[in-house]
Amino acid sequence: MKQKKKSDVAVLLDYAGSHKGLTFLGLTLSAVSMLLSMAPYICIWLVARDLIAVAPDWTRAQDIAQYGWLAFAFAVAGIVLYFAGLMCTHLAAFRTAANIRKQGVAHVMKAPLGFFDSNASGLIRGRLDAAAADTETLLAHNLADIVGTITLFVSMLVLMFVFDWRMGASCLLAAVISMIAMFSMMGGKNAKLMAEYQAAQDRMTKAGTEYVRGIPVVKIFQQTVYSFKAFQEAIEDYSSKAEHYQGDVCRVPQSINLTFTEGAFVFLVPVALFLAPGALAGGDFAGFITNFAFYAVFSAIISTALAKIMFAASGMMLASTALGRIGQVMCAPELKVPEHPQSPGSSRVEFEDVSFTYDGAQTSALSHVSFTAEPGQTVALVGPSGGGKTTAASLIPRFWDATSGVVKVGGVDVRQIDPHVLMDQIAFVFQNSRLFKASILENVRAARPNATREQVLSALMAAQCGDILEKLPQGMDTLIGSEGTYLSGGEQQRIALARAILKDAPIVVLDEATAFADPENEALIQKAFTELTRGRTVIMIAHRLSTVVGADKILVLEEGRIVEQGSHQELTAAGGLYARMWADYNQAVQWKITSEQ
Ligand SMILES: Nc1ncnc2c1ncn2[C@@H]1O[C@H](COP(=O)(O)OP(=O)(O)OP(=O)(O)O)[C@@H](O)[C@H]1O
Repeated sequence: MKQKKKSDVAVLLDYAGSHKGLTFLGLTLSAVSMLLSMAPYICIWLVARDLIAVAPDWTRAQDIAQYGWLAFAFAVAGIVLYFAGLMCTHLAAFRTAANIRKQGVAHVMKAPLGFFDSNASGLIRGRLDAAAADTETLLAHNLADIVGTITLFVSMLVLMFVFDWRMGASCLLAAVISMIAMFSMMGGKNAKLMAEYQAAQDRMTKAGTEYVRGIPVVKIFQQTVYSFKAFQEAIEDYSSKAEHYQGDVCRVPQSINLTFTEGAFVFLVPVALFLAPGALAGGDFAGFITNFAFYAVFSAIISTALAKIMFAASGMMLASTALGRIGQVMCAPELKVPEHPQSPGSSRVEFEDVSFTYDGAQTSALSHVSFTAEPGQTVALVGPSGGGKTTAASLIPRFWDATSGVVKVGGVDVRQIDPHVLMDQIAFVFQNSRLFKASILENVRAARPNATREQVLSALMAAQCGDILEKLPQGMDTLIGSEGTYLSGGEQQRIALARAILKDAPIVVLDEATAFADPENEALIQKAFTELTRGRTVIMIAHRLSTVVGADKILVLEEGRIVEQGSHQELTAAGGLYARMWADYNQAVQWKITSEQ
C-alpha cells in the first residue's frame, strides 16, 4: 500500500518531540492575540455609532471614553499575547532545530566511514546546520502568521453577519482574489517552474563556489576563460529561468495579488455606493455610515494579514527544501551492528571471494578477491591506478561492507565483530591523514586518550618526529594550523604515523604514498613505517615498488581482480604485469639518477 506522504509541518512537529506542546501554545496565543487585535476596531465602530446617534449634540455620547479605554486595553492585551506567543514559537523553533541537528549527527555517526569519503563531513554538517536554521523561520514566525490569518478569516465571516454581510463580503472577496492569485504562482504547472528556478539558483551557487575554489588552479594553468564558462552558463541559465518565472509567469498574478493585498477596500466603495440609496430610504443612514467606517478601517488588518501569508508561503517553501536536505542526511546508510558480536581470535586478515560495487557504479571495484595475510605478515597491494587497492584496504575496517564474499579478521566475519573492537584491532594511515586543529600531543593522543606524555613522546620519536618537535616553540604542545605553525605534507604524514604507532593495534592498514615528501622526509617516513609495522599484520597499498620488495606477499590488482600474486622474486621471474611494472620502475629510477647527474 502506498504510504501517505507526511506534510512538512507534521514532519517538523515530529522533530519537535516534547516541544510540540510549546508550538501549540504559541499558535493558540497567536490566534487569541489576532482576535484581541480586532476588538479595537469594534470599539471604533461603537464610538462611531454612538457619535452618529447623538449628532450634533456630542455631549450626549457618554460612553465613548469607556470604549477608548477598552480599545486600548484590548490592543495592549493583543500585543502582550502576540509576544508571548512569539516567545513560545521561537523557543520551540530553536529546540526543534537543535533536535534536528542532534538527530542528524546521531544518525550520521552510525554511517559507515566510507560515507564520509564521498560526503565530506564539513559538507554534511553545513547542510544539516543550514537546513535546520531554515526551518526556524517557519516554526518561529510563519505558522503563527498562518494561524493568525485563518483566525482573521473566520472572524471576518462572523463579522460579516454581525454588521453588514454585503460590506463584509466585499472585503472578503478582495482577500480571496489576492490569495487565489498568490497560490496560482506556486501551484499547478508553476510549481514545476518554480522548482526549476530554484534548482537553477542552486546550480549557480555551486558553480560559483567551484569557480572560487578552483582559482589557484585556473591561475596556474591560465584557464580563466574556460573555467569561467561553467559559471557563466549557470548564471545565464538562472537568469533566463528567473526572467521566465518572475517576468512571464508571475507578472499578472503578482499584480493582482499586490493590488488586492494593498487595496482590500476596492470592492467596499462601489458596494457602499450601491447600498447608500437603500440605506437613505430605509432611514438608517447613520448605521450604514458606521458600518462603512468599520469595514474601511478593518480592511487595514486584511492587508497586513495577507502580506504575512505571503511571507509565510515563502517560509513554507524554504522549510520544505530544508526538510528535503535533512531527509538526505537522515537517509545516510547505517553500519549494521551485530546482535551477538564475536571476538577476533588473532590478527589474521582474510578475503574470501570478495566483490564490491560502489553505490551507483556500473562496474565492480573488486571482483572475487581472495587472499590471506597471516599474523605478522606484510601483504602489499600493487597495480595500476583504479585497480581497487584502496577499496580492498577500506573493506577491512568496514569503511564499506563487501557486496558479496566475506572479509575476516582473526577468523571472524568483520560484520560480526563489534565496530569498536574492530577499530581497536586496526591502525590505518592514509595518504592525506587528517590532523586536527589541536596540539601535536592531542593529535597523537587521539589514538589512545589515556596515553601518558611519555608514551606520546616515544611514539613521536619512533615515527622520526624529533626534528619537528625541535623546531616548534612549544614542542609537542604546539598547536598545529594556527599562528603560522603549518607542517609540510611529509611532516604531517609522520605525525599521523606516530598516532598509528601509539595505537599499538595488531593490524596496520597503510597507504604508503610519499607524494608529499622530499628525499629527506621520505627516508624518515620509511624508518617510521618500519617502526609501525614491526611484528604486525600489515596490508600496504604500495605506489612505489621499492617498498614492496621485502613484502611476504604481493597482490597485483587490475580492474578489481587479483591478476598475479607471490613474492617479489616469484613475480619478477613470472614475467607478467608485475615484472613489466618493475622494469618500468627501474627505468624511471635510472632516468632520474641519470638526469640528476
Ligand atoms: N567513492 C567511490 N565511489 C564510486 N567509485 C569509486 C569510489 N572510490 C573508488 N571508486 C572506483 O573504484 C575503482 C577502484 O578504485 P580504487 O581507489 O580502489 O583504486 P586504486 O587501485 O586504489 O587506485 P589509485 O592507485 O589511483 O589510488 C575505480 O574504478 C574507482 O573509480
